[in-house]
Amino acid sequence: MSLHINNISKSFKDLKAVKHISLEVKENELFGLIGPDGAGKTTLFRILASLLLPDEGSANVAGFDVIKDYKKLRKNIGYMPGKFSLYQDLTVEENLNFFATIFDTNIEENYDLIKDIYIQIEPFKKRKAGDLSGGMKQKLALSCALIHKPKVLFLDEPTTGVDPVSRKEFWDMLKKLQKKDITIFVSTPYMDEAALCDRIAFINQGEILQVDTPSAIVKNFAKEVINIRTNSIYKSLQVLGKYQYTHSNYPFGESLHYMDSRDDFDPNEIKKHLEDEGIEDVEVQLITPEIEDIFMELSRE
Ligand SMILES: Nc1ncnc2c1ncn2[C@@H]1O[C@H](COP(=O)(O)OP(=O)(O)OP(=O)(O)O)[C@@H](O)[C@H]1O
Repeated sequence: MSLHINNISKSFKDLKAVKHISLEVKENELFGLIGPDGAGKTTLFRILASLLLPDEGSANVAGFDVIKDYKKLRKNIGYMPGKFSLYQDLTVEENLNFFATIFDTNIEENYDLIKDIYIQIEPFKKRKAGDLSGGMKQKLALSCALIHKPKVLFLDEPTTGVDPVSRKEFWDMLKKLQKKDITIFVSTPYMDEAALCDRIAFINQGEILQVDTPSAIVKNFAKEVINIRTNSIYKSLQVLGKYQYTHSNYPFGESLHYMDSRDDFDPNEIKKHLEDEGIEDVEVQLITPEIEDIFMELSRE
């Protein structure tokens, strides 16, 4: 195992940010921690990177205890915090050299590992980090987190605030890195990124709700999800909010998603009910649930 987390909890005064979390991450796995703002992702990352002490529990990363072996641990992990962590006044090249020096290495020694990523920002190597675009900053931060060839890479919300094209490129880079013998533990609030991970853990209000492969999570989800398109989403939400068989309903893109409280039901009944209430152009369709539907359902319990 590359990461072994056993019953970790952390409170800030009365607020329990992380509650009894236990998780295992295998070697060379691309593991995603998926949850909304305030779920406890950063707190867990900081504990695993030995930057914050847990109130209880233990964790071992790449064979090192996060408390007892923190010095060795830090040499063997890469950590890219959610907030931009580079020196804005240093150039791209200076930032990378700085991180290499801290870890007693140099850019040449591990260039192979960062080549594919660094090559994209190398033309701007004399530019100050503060003047880079969001996507470029992210590539520089990743290069800096990798420069000492860590065994485990922690990426805390690396794609938050990054445009969709750069987000896609970033995940492609992670897939390539994974093949170079690195375990990747990445967090994201974007549910669509869950499908790109080997396994995921849903986290909400400091608790892990479910851990599995994205496909198994979808396959094992017991409820049926109906996608509803109408010319009045808002009114439909209100009508279904009062409907006796509604289990849940919420806006989803330009449609709304509905789950019924019965085990067996005909989606056309929902269409008829909406039409009886004066809503026009109703289309209902049974769909494969999205990761977000499952997260919403698990968060209700
Ligand atoms: N140093 C701190 N002092 C007090 N409360 C904190 C501290 N750090 C985090 N919290 C609180 O702990 C909870 C979990 O925060 P955390 O940053 O771990 O969540 P997150 O999932 O990373 O979300 P975000 O994307 O908003 O950072 C939040 O309610 C946050 O306000």
